[in-house]
Amino acid sequence: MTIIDIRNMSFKYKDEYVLEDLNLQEDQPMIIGLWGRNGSGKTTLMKLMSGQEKQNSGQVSILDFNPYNNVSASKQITYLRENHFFGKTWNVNDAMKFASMFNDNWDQQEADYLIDLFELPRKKKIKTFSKGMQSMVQSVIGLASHAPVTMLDEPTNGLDAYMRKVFTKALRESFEADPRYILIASHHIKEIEKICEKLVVISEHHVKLNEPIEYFQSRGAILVGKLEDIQQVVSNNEVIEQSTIMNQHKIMADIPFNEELIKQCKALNIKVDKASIQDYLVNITMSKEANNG
Ligand SMILES: Nc1ncnc2c1ncn2[C@@H]1O[C@H](COP(=O)(O)OP(=O)(O)OP(=O)(O)O)[C@@H](O)[C@H]1O
Repeated sequence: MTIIDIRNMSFKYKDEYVLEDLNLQEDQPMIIGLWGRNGSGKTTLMKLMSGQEKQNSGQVSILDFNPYNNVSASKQITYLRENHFFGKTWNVNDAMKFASMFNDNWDQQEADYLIDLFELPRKKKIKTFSKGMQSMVQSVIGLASHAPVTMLDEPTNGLDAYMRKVFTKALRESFEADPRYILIASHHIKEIEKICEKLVVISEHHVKLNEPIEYFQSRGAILVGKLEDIQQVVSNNEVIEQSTIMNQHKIMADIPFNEELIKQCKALNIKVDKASIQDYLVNITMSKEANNG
């Protein structure tokens, strides 16, 4: 069984395509990061994968289900988004009871453990919670549901540094106890880098990259030196950002940062550093005109 099998899928709101000819196949339980710039379509993709929207063309198959309006699929797929609806009078216990009814693999023991770990008051109305506390309620549901396909949309939004750490540790532990497909949309690349095996990058309406996290950790170099020297190392189409200050050229290139590059640069008196994943991702998802203009 393939866990995720999306082929040539397109989706538009009214007349505007948000996702076009998108492909994504996964057959291993894994924690995967979903990264894309604002408005790139991460939430839309998760809605399509959880059956809350229907594609205009192509195929969306999750656990061999067509998820759209499919009750059997919804018991195997958990999607928790920002600003999730909680009943106006609900407290944490009510939310857990509600979630347990819709998830076949609900683990109440884990829910209780996480509620205590995240220091959530059980009897206070959720609508009075801070943003971070509301995110944590979502995460409790997301993890305790133990759905074979679990999608968390910006789960650490509003969390302070301490709670971010608590959350990522809890997520990892939950996954190790029960490996499943967990997709996490986040702008906080430094955080997901630590917990994800792979990263899916959405850009220009489709999956631009779907690679192990090590790919991103070894890709992207910043070179500073004379233009003619840099041109010996980097070809034009590998340049993703460039600037000039006082005759010194600074170029970010879409190339592997490795020993060979360091050696080459040393010989040409070029200063070379690894680009941060964040900078690398921002640059490869920007148009060339925007970058070099
Ligand atoms: N209900 C809607 N009706 C019309 N357009 C929508 C709707 N929801 C989203 N969009 C548009 O679809 C595009 C993708 O939005 P989406 O929320 O999927 O992006 P995102 O990658 O999750 O963004 P962010 O990182 O800012 O949360 C945006 O241009 C957005 O304006």
